[in-house]
Amino acid sequence: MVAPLIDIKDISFEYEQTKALDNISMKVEEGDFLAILGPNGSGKSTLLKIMLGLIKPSKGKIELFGVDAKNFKNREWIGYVSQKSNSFNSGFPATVEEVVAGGLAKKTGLFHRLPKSAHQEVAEALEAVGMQDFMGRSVSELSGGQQQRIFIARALVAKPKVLILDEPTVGVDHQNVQAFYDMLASLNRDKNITLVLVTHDVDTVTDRITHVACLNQTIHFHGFKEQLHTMSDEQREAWYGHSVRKIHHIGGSHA
Ligand SMILES: Nc1ncnc2c1ncn2[C@@H]1O[C@H](COP(=O)(O)OP(=O)(O)OP(=O)(O)O)[C@@H](O)[C@H]1O
Repeated sequence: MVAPLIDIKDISFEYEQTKALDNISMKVEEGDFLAILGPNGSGKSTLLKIMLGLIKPSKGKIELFGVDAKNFKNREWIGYVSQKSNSFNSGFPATVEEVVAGGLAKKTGLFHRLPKSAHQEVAEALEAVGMQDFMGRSVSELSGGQQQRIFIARALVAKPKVLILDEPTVGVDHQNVQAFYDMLASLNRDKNITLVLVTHDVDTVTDRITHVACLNQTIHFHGFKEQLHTMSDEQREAWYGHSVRKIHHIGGSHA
């Protein structure tokens, strides 16, 4: 049997004063498109940072591709687009090609000359996010949504098997959010990239994802999105901290 790509086992995490995660267990399998949902301060970003090895849990264990995270060497298999990527310094005079090629630095080292093949790899990554016509443009001239696609291309150019995104549609206007999620769904379906994202776009994202995790310090639900309706109103309210009956429609049978 293939090991889960991410296997989180009984993890807890506290910041100095605040308990952020309490006994979380969950697995991300190859091919999943998982949305992590939860109210502000529920520990979503903290959980992503633990998956990425940026912070260490105070209790519990994480395995990546079947290997204890402490011994995991293939960090380039896990791409990350942070919440702050798109608060890009608009005065910074970099071209789209330069920014995306920056994603190859993990492989080539920061000060090594990029190989000739880099141009082709950048072109392919841009094509995957529908930005192939923007190669020579200055990133500062692009819209928030376009910049976000460039940062996804920057992660993709390193050929990750899993892509982790923290609120990727911040800065993407309402009209373009659907197209943005369609692009992510095509990365998942056509390029076989496993996706984990944190989002507040419950209504838009649920058509595209395969799995949902409802987090508020603990996991209140994790499974196929179609099963989400099996959560009782009590569980749902415990998860969100207030009545959220309107999201009943997630999961098909309540549509
Ligand atoms: N660096 C930090 N130092 C201390 N406490 C922190 C730190 N980062 C987060 N916290 C606290 O930990 C808890 C979880 O925060 P986290 O950022 O993981 O939540 P979140 O679900 O991502 O929130 P949001 O939806 O608002 O982005 C919150 O109570 C937050 O105040």
